[in-house]
Amino acid sequence: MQRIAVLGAGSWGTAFAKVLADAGRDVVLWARRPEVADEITGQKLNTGYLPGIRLPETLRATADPILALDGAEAVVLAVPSQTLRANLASWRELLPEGVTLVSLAKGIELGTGKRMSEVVAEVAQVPSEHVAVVSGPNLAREIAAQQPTATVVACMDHERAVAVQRASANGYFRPYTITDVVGCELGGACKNVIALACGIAHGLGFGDNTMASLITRGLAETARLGAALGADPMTFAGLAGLGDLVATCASPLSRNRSFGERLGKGETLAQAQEAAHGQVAEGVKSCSSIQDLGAKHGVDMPITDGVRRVCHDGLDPRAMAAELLGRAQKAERQ
Ligand SMILES: NC(=O)C1=CN([C@@H]2O[C@H](COP(=O)(O)OP(=O)(O)OC[C@H]3O[C@@H](n4cnc5c(N)ncnc54)[C@H](O)[C@@H]3O)[C@@H](O)[C@H]2O)C=CC1
Ligand SMILES: O=C(CO)COP(=O)(O)O
Repeated sequence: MQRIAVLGAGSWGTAFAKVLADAGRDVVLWARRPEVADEITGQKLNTGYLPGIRLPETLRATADPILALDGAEAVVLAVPSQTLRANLASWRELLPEGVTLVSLAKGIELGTGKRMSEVVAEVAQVPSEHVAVVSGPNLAREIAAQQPTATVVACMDHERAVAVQRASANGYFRPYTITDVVGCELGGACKNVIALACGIAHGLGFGDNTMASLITRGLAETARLGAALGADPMTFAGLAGLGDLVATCASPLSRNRSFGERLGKGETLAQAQEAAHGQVAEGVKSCSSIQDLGAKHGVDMPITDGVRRVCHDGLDPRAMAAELLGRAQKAERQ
């Protein structure tokens, strides 16, 4: 796996393209806007998404998907969850035969309740075994600054997971493999919602006990959903579960946490959206699709429900806190 296309030149697409290029791969990055592609190829910068980061000399970018996909042995999908279906549909005819499709997106599709690998297999019309997922504590800016991190490459076909692992491993990026795609994707999608809750709590002025309680009970409701959908429970103790949850809930670099903080301080959804400058905070939409998925499978997800109501039903963040604490008392493992 030498020639790789990365489709999406936002923060994570650009940082992951850098990871692959630093690992010695021949990478072409697709950017929606030609001026972003020109800046990456010409100046080795993507100032809109990764200010101050110098990109590898070998990294090329284009706004033409035909050029990005030509000869690719793996195709990395780095666009937001809710646009992935439409983006991929426009690229489907260009995908090389038998290629491994790698999803970086952390969300659940609105309306269908599908995980991103399900959307990818459906739209690209390929077997699930051709779709891999990369998930873990991977804040793009830290990785772009070459700070050490680990991640998980999930694929039902172990050989394909190993190929992506080998293609991306470098001196600051350590990928592990796993076959539990369901658990990895749920971990990645649900932690964004829990990070919104932690941000809301921080915005309300609450400290570390509240954060730790939300992280732990957030993991409990994620694991309950995972059990209902057939995930391996141990995945939630790993990098794509607890690892990503802790990084996202604790970091001021997280868009989801920052978005929640604004809501907790009393900003409206529209104000918080404006402050995000077009960058995606996936949990804002996925709180609804995850809540629906939980309801469909009879899974109680009180934190997710609270976040959804603060984001979309105008629930006062203080009332969310009061409601969570006022729930019926129960045993921890119930
Ligand atoms: N930024 C991070 O630290 C990490 C992000 N992720 C996930 O990776 C996925 C992509 O995230 P980022 O690159 O951070 O997002 P971003 O908001 O920084 O960039 C999104 C990219 O998708 C492109 N795009 C293509 N079609 C689009 C459309 N129709 N609407 C909006 N944007 C469109 C945008 O032009 C932009 O280049 C998300 O699911 C995110 O949760 C996962 C791990 C780390
Ligand atoms: O997924 C991430 C870290 O692993 C990035 O989180 P945010 O999208 O909240 O910035």
